[in-house]
Amino acid sequence: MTEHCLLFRFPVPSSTRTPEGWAVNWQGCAVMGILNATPDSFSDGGQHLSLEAALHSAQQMQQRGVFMLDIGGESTRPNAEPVEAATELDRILPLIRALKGAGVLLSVDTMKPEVAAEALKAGAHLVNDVTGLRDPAMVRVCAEAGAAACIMHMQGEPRTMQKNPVYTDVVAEVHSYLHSRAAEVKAAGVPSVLLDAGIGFGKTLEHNLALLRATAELSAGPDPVLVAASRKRLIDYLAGVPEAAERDAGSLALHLDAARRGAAMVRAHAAAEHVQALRVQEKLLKVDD
Ligand SMILES: Nc1nc2ncc(COP(=O)(O)OP(=O)(O)O)nc2c(=O)[nH]1
Repeated sequence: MTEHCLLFRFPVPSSTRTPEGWAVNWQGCAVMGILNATPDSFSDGGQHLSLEAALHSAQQMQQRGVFMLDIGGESTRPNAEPVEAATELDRILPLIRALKGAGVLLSVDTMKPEVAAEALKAGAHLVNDVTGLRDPAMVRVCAEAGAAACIMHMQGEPRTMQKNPVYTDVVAEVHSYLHSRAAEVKAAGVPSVLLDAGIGFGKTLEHNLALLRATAELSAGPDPVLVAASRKRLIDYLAGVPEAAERDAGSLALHLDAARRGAAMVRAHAAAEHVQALRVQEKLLKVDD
């Protein structure tokens, strides 16, 4: 089973100290549990707006073996209402502070450097920026804090990205972008990165399928790969499930396949179910080895 590693420059739960920094190592495919503290996320908006509800979900996910919790205060779906930094911070800081020291890795899902900076100060460990750290200020925030980052590919902006996404060779273009961004941000001092092809972010169904089928190719590189297809529209196109909240089985199918292709982590709403299914699959594959 493949060993994966993320490096941080500050102490993180379940980490070992190496000359390069605090290393978090894991085998197989880990689960990043989604915790959206938003009123309008495309599939679970409003479910975690109260601190009590969010902490209850976080505790359940942690007890069931989730590796990292991804905390977001602004929806990234197409045509989502933009959120002021202050509002985003009001939504996520109480949750991050309450979970700090709880023994689970915390990522902050934000496009704003000022939000990332405050979230890292409050106890987050990794910045998950769907714009791929496009803003140089975000690179500086991660480097200065010694935080790892998730670099995601997005063509265009959330408002316009699904209008008419076009590529010459989507796999080659997305992989080339991810590898070059990873090299650039690490050269700027970010200790470690996760790579994410950005399923649903400026992609057609065919683009998404080609990228998912190319997970092994991306995973063969030096950086761990995150696959995040949970409840996304391609599941409706593939299996006819118009309601986003009813797409967890299809999400699991896509993520189990991604794990078999070498994904280091998957980002999921039904996180506990994903932990269970991945553990079963890993044991099954071990017998096949
Ligand atoms: N790295 C990464 N982060 C992401 N954050 C949000 C969403 C959208 O999903 P969700 O958080 O459920 O919805 P919303 O953005 O509406 O809150 N997708 C990704 C993704 O594909 N990759």
